[in-house]
Amino acid sequence: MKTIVFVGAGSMAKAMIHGWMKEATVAPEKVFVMNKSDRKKLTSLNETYGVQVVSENKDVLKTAELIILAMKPKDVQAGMQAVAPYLSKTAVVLSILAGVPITTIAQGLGERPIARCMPNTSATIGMSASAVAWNEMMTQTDKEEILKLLGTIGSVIEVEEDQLHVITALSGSGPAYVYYFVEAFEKAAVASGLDPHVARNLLVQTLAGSAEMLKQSTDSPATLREHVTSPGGTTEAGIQALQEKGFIDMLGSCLNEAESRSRELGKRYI
Ligand SMILES: NC(=O)C1=CN([C@@H]2O[C@H](COP(=O)(O)OP(=O)(O)OC[C@H]3O[C@@H](n4cnc5c(N)ncnc54)[C@H](OP(=O)(O)O)[C@@H]3O)[C@@H](O)[C@H]2O)C=CC1
Ligand SMILES: O=C(O)[C@@H]1CCC=N1
Repeated sequence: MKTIVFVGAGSMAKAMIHGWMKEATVAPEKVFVMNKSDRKKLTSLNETYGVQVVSENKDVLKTAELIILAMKPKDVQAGMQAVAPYLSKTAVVLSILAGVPITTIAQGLGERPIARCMPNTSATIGMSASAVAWNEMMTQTDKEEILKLLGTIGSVIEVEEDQLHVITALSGSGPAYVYYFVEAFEKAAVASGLDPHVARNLLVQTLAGSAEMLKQSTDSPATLREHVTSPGGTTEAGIQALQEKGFIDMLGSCLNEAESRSRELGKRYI
């Protein structure tokens, strides 16, 4: 089992640690966390999951086998500077940063095996949709180990690095769009007289049921939609309203803007 150091101990680090500890994928004494200044966050991770705090054992940076970069893209240079002098030549790096290319990480931490991954916050419950790309220095054994780690927090696919920009827009940010969709429908349902809890429960079960139908059925999303849509019925009226408001274009813009931001972030913090 590798010694893992998280550089950055925010929501994503917590989601991944939570997922791993729930599945007993890694031993807590093999996981170390560090951040910039928020000591409370580190103490809370230590108390909740039993993971270790780097500042109490700085030597761990010299022996760490897997370094996970989990700070915001704007902090990538400072974060890398904080660990670069200590890392062994054989340490492997896994970055979860939006936009930041593998070449930027190699410049900061030296040429070494580097993986760039895009998970999402559903890692907390083992339901992340993750994608990962590698540089050429990554061995098959290292790839398998990282795929196993990512596999215990959800699904994982291997992709070309450039695809991670649109994947970040789609499934990295994706949970936020779904939550926004629920917020909007809940607000409208409450305005139409439904109790907020009733509206929320109906929406969540509808989302879960539809997601499961999409997973289990061999029908396309369009066919499944048509099965719900009776001619002259309620669904037709609802979909027509969405079409009149430019629903398809809106979601297209959402994806394009988020993908462009990912590409921008990559250039901004070189
Ligand atoms: N949130 C999400 O849904 C997803 C996020 N990501 C990516 O994950 C990364 C982390 O996001 P998220 O967890 O939301 O961010 P958070 O803001 O929750 O956490 C960022 C962490 O980085 C730490 N940090 C800042 N500067 C440094 C530094 N110089 N050295 C060490 N640690 C530092 C912060 O420490 P302190 O608190 O002390 O300032 C904090 O612990 C981002 O790059 C994002 O693109 C990827 C997929 C999904
Ligand atoms: O909003 C962001 O930039 C990060 C990346 C994907 C999800 N959250």
